[in-house]
Amino acid sequence: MGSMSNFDQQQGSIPNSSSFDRLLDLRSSLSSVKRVPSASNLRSRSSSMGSENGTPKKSDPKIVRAAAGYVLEDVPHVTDYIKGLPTYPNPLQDNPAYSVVKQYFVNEDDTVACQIVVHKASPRGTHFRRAGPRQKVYFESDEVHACIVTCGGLCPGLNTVIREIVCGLYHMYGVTRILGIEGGYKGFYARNTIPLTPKSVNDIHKRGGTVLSTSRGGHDTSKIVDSIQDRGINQVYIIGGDGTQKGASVIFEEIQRRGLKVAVAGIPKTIDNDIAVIDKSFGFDTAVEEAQRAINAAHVEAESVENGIGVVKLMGRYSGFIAMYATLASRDVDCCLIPESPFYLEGKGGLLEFVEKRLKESGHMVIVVAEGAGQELMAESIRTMHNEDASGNKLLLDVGLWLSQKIKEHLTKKQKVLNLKYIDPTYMIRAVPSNASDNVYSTLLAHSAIHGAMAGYTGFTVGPVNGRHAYIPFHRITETQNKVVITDRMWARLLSSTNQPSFLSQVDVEDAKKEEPPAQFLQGDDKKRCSEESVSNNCSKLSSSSSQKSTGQKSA
Ligand SMILES: Nc1ncnc2c1ncn2[C@@H]1O[C@H](COP(=O)(O)OP(=O)(O)OP(=O)(O)O)[C@@H](O)[C@H]1O
Ligand SMILES: O=P(O)(O)OC[C@H]1O[C@](O)(CO)[C@@H](O)[C@@H]1O
Ligand SMILES: [Mg+2]
Repeated sequence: MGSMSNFDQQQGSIPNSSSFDRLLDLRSSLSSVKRVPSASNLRSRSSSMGSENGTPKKSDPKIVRAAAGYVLEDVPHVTDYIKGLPTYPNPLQDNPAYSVVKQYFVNEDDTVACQIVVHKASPRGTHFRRAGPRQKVYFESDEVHACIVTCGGLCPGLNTVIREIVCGLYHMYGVTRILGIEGGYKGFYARNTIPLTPKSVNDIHKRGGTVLSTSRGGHDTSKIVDSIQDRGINQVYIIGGDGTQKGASVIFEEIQRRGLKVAVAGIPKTIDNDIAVIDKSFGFDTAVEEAQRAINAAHVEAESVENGIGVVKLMGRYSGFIAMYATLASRDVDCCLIPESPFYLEGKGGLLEFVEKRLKESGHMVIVVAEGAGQELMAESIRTMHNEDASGNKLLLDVGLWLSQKIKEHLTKKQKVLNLKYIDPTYMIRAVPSNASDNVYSTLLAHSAIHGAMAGYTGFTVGPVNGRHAYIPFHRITETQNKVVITDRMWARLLSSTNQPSFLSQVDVEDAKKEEPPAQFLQGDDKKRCSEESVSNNCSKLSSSSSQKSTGQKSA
């Protein structure tokens, strides 16, 4: 096994040095020499990393390789593009609450493995930098001017993350200047800002929504970075889903291009749980729990009448995690439909045949459908306009209504008695405050983000990977989406619990298998195919698959 001190840097924006440790030493030694001008003074300074025409140039991934197939996909650091920054002792060392912890600061070399199911001969594989407080920080407490913004749809826990960023910065690092940006990205240049203090955010975690309000669309990179620069903000905390993280990534690129000492930290948010790499997103557990109430109601209604059918539509634009977990948790669901698993209505093995069969067997049934399911099927029968929201997300047709209508038509044709109740709790499950476990999880996310920014890391999203919080480069989060893998065990568990047909043809199964992580990853005996390259390239797909296995089962 290779050790971290034997790193070879192969590409990326790390300055030439043969050892990662030496790079860290270099950072510290440079730090005592020169102090850089403040962010506002750097306004017109052009960085060597920027392109000549002023368009943000995407920085290369920071990849560090070591023995036995060890790969570190590192996150950027402000010292990558500003040399000679001073460091300061972490104020936490004098904090009575934290100073008693035996090893409170994480080791600089600590990393978190992306894949933890391995074989004897498996390469060590891809890792991310472990999140947590560092012995040295790159910001003095009174130098920090932080801001927080929430973007995209609502999600339980948003207020908890806001609260914990404010309280964490204040109580752990003595930071007092924290601004809330109102109304999402466009708030940077078109709305007011709100000063945030531990007092003003004290109770907000008990409320749903976001006290900063949110929006879709309106991402104008240069206006946003102008606003950051003009206000002298040097830590930007961005809470949002996949679209938001893409926006955060281009903000980081532009900040780097302008050579600003500004840390950009993303906190992943989505109740759909569709963010790749991380174990699960905050608010997801709360959403699943809340969905139980709708499913219970549908079940009570359905079982109380002759041929009762309850149809419940849940959120999940591209990923059916909420529907899948709510179904598995409830045990009252007879059929769960998700975007990842195509289904059909008519004929042998179709949904309508199954509905008839289940009504005959039990006299009632409950169908849970994720909002993104059956969209192609519906488009075949309804003439539709292709509409998008302000962020460019596809606007969906109401599959719950459509399905209810199709079932009614079918059973009426067969002159069957039918009592169908359609329940659409979609916005109710995301507007509630977060439950206890999401509250704790949100707190850890906020703290990890703060520690990372204070330590000078930037251009990262924070989140648990196999249970340990890590700093993940933006591109890892944005290049792919987490989806239910229908050839995986969790979906099989669901099919066996509902006893519904899989609706899949042989061709569908073959197609789904093509989406699966490549088998060679776990076949340790073929060293060539298990190259570091393939490990690194396949990490996000594998994580998507392994994360959905672990989602809802692991705590942060
Ligand atoms: N590719 C992109 N580049 C820059 N900004 C983007 C990009 N995609 C989305 N954004 C911006 O990110 C913000 C949020 O995006 P979006 O509405 O897609 O929600 P989201 O963050 O994906 O959250 P969710 O889908 O979970 O509600 C919007 O202001 C949008 O303009
Ligand atoms: O109506 P809005 O605010 O666009 O949000 C709806 C979308 O937001 C999500 O909840 C993701 O945040 C999706 O499941 C859903 O399609
Ligand atoms: Mg999204």
